[in-house]
Amino acid sequence: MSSAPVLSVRELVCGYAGVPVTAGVSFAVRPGEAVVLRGVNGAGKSTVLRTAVAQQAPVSGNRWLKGGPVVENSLVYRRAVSCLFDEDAFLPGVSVGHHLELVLRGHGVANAPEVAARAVEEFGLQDRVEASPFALSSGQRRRALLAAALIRPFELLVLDEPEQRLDALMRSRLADRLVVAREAGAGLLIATHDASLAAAVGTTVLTMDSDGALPSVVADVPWEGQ
Ligand SMILES: Nc1ncnc2c1ncn2[C@@H]1O[C@H](COP(=O)(O)OP(=O)(O)OP(=O)(O)O)[C@@H](O)[C@H]1O
Repeated sequence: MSSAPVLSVRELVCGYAGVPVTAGVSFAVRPGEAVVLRGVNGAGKSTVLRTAVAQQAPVSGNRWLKGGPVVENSLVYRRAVSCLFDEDAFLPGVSVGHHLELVLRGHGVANAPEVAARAVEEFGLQDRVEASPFALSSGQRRRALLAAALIRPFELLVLDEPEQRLDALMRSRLADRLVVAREAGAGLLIATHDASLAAAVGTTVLTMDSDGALPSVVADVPWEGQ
């Protein structure tokens, strides 16, 4: 029997100020699965991701985190969900290395300095560890954000176009790292334009398709997230 989803959405209509930009979207992300959303610019991938994890209100429909409601500031959410969207999220006045350490300490990870140092190396930031994130190149900043999202504990990892601004080597390392996270039992929900990343990481690849109406995807979804 397959395990219960960590996240599921059913007939989720996503939009802005009550105006839909998608039709009803349904899918489930189970532990050890990577659901990849694909689709043309403007198809609604980012909107679906944000709505699924309660960073934006749905026009209608349902979403469940570990079988319960998705409440962004709840303890269960903060413990389970690691997200990276297309935005910078750094504390002002904190170096790259300390930012990673603080993320780890905030999530109760033992040996934060050692774990942060390993991530700095893995994400190729050794030369910039003492720098302010705001003094990095855009690709380096993206590496630091990905490192922060990946080193903290999570049951669900949500990434919006994680390949953005990364060079070829880093894209390949990222794909490897995502496979490791998936194989360790996390659920992954990723929007991407990178076909290689989708093929390497995805266990389910869904394409937002309009068919003349608003774009949507409908995949196997258990009722009430169970
Ligand atoms: N803040 C907003 N207010 C109103 N409409 C928006 C807003 N943000 C996005 N949209 C619209 O919602 C639709 C879906 O946008 P979204 O960013 O989700 O698409 P996407 O598939 O992620 O695109 P891309 O591949 O370009 O990142 C688009 O038509 C877009 O113009």
